Amino acid sequence: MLRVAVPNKGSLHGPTTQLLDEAGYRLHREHRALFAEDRANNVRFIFWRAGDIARNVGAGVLDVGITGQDLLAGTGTASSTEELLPLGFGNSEFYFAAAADGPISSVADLDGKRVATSFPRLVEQAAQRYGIEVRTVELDGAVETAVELGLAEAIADVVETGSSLRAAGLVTLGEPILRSQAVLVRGSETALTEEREQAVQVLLQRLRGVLDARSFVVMDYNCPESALETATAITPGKESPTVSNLAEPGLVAVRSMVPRADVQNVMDRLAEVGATEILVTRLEACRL
Ligand SMILES: Nc1ncnc2c1ncn2[C@@H]1O[C@H](COP(=O)(O)OP(=O)(O)OP(=O)(O)O)[C@@H](O)[C@H]1O
Ligand SMILES: O=P(O)(O)OC[C@H]1O[C@H](OP(=O)(O)OP(=O)(O)O)[C@H](O)[C@@H]1O
Ligand SMILES: [Mg+2]
Repeated sequence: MLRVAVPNKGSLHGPTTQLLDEAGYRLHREHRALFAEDRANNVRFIFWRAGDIARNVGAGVLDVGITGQDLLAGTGTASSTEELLPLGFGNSEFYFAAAADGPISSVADLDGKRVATSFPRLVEQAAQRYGIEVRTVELDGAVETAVELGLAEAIADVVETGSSLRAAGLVTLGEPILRSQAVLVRGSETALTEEREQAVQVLLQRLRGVLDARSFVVMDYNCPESALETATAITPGKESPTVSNLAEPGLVAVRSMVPRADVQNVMDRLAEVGATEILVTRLEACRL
């Protein structure tokens, strides 16, 4: 059975279980169970902390796992771990931050100061890049409290919406140290049995399918034959748009995949070139 590590709590837990569920895996977990078997798919899920997944997939303890890119960089295991697929959730940036009304207003001002963080390695690497020296104070969480408590003059932490920073009266300094999202990873040195290798490829195909279904829609429209070339240039699709004849002479029907984020813009442009009956359909699942 393929051993797949899934974050058991934290920001990555919910989106990971949702993704695997949509990909047809059964993660049924008895109360507080740390393992779940999906016999139909030949997969054994192991519920672990995202940081432990980052630390151990490269060592071959597990076959594949889902974790954060920042955790891979922060634990120094990025080189023994191969990123198979970015997953589009757990998006965050990692920043230096200090009191909004304090004396520190740039990264250069951090020289010689204490920086509280859960990722000392990332902070030390960033300090080296900036040519400054900082002393790291390690905290597992609630890092934003460190300045008010006098533990450190600044922090370096994960920022998503920025509300934790604002609530603590802190502002970011400089550019992000790192940008991160959740990824599917495997050990880069680990050879798997043929059966497990096949299960990895199935998992990868299924996850890609779910992500594609989330990021594309199907668009159908009618357009005059004379506008077909301009219209299909607006909706080139993933491979090629389908063009069908209609009962009405001089009119054709077009079907194409369109990135979900572009839908409104594409409809505006199609309408401008004379397209009518524009319909957008969500994808339940796909293999592109
Ligand atoms: N607020 C957030 N929004 C998006 N991603 C986040 C957020 N906080 C943490 N992450 C991402 O989640 C991963 C951290 O997962 P982990 O389970 O270790 O911690 P957590 O989500 O902060 O949970 P907890 O602090 O409860 O342990 C990292 O990749 C990090 O970038
Ligand atoms: O920019 P925001 O949207 O506010 O998100 C960022 C916050 O989310 C995470 O905290 P988490 O909830 O995991 O608590 P923790 O600090 O105890 O880890 C992270 O460590 C930040 O504190
Ligand atoms: Mg956290």
